[in-house]
Amino acid sequence: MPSTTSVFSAYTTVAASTMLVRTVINDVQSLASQLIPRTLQEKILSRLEGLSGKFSSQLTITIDESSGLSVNEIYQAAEMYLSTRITPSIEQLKVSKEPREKDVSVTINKGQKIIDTFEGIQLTWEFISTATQKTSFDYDSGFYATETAERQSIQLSFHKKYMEKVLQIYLPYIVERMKSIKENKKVVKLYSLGSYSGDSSINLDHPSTFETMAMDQKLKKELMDDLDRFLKRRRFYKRVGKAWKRGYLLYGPPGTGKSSLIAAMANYLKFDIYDLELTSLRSNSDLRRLLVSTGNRSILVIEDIDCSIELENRQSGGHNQDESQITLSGLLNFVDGLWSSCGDERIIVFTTNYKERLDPALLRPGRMDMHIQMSYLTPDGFRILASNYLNIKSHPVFPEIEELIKETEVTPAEVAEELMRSEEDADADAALKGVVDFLERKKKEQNKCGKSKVVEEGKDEGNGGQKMYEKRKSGGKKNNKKGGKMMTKRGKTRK
Ligand SMILES: Nc1ncnc2c1ncn2[C@@H]1O[C@H](COP(=O)(O)OP(=O)(O)OP(=O)(O)O)[C@@H](O)[C@H]1O
Ligand SMILES: [Mg+2]
Repeated sequence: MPSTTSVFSAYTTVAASTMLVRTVINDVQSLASQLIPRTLQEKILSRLEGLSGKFSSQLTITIDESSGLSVNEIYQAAEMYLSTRITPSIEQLKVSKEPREKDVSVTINKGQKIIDTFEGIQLTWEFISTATQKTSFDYDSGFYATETAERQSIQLSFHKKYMEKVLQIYLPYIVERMKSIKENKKVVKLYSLGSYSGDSSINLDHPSTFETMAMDQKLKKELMDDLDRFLKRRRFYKRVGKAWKRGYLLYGPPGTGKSSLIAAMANYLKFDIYDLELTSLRSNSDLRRLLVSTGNRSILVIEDIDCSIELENRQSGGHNQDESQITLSGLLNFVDGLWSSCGDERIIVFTTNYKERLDPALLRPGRMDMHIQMSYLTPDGFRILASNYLNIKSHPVFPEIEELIKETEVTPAEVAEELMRSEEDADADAALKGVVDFLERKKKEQNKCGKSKVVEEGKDEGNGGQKMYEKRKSGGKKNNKKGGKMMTKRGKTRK
């Protein structure tokens, strides 16, 4: 029986080429498995493996799933990148889906290889899974327990001469790709911030996008440009030492799409929404706790700001006016202060039905960067709704409807509801007939009350809606609110 050292030295002298060493490894493996204790076997094999590396032109990088306690970003990036590189030659895939994600994630199973080419370099990726033994102390039983864990890693092999290029260009490129894939996959979340709501969030399934918003086209474009500019100006804000934030005030009658516009903004930017319920808060410390818990790249929304402050004043009733009360200026100062000290990419949106009731502090130049007026439905707006709900761009009855819209105060929410009502039979003719009937009824009612529409066409920003609304505002804020509202202040979805 040959001794292990003689087997080893005999073979090393012969091992002149990689091919040969590979064969040798196999031979030794089978021979050794019969003759030599396991630990020794491993030592010999690893020496031989090292020897084979000397002759190989390939370099292999191992990317472990985690590095110490933290996750290895390159592993995540590689996993995500490779899921976009799946070819028909792959035989085993793994799929998973997190509850909050929109799509399933597909990854390659262990042992599978993917060949990628990058700037003329051929790269081979392989998923590896190794079982490792981990011993830990179990406090319940008082014993040490050994468990087997799977350690996941990915190996990347390529020609040695490309090492620098792979490390400095290819891998950073993959990390960048992961970031953009993540951005696309991101589900916008809606958090309700109030004293009775915890940290819970729901996915913002609000379908509203800029495309589906029936609003003045010029205003829409201005707002989108403003948001784009905001995103691009990170360096500028840093340089001038300004907090990177933007404030918008949305105002207009109920049902004109203020909340929908916030959802459209969130979907456009992929920012989460924090819906702050001011009236449920009792003190500034409540407010501080909530604001501090909000994340970056988010929109903080305070709906019906006029009502929140009104209610608070009523509750305080003259006494109890201590510093724990929330006041508008307190809120604004705090928001300003908080934003200056921490947080990036923050947007704040206030909404109101009554702009003229707002505290001048809020309207002060520089506080809200843009005032956006949402108005009653216009003929242009109607065409967007018809395209959203009926998927049609024109119809013989459009001119009649458009004439009626010019003469009637009607909100996008009301017409949207009419269009939805007839949706079941999916018959555009019937749906549009319903809209005509509705508009005629509405017009008649308004004529009876002496509220015929003052046509203010040609006004750039659709001011007509606001003017007319102000004439009848004594009717109470929510009295003319119609159904079809989708985002409530508690973040629930209702029709
Ligand atoms: N401008 C619009 N474009 C498209 N759809 C709209 C528009 N306005 C309203 N809608 C439809 O009507 C529903 C209710 O509108 P929304 O809740 O956005 O109005 P609002 O202005 O926020 O009202 P409120 O002042 O009562 O909060 C929306 O979910 C949407 O379906
Ligand atoms: Mg609203």
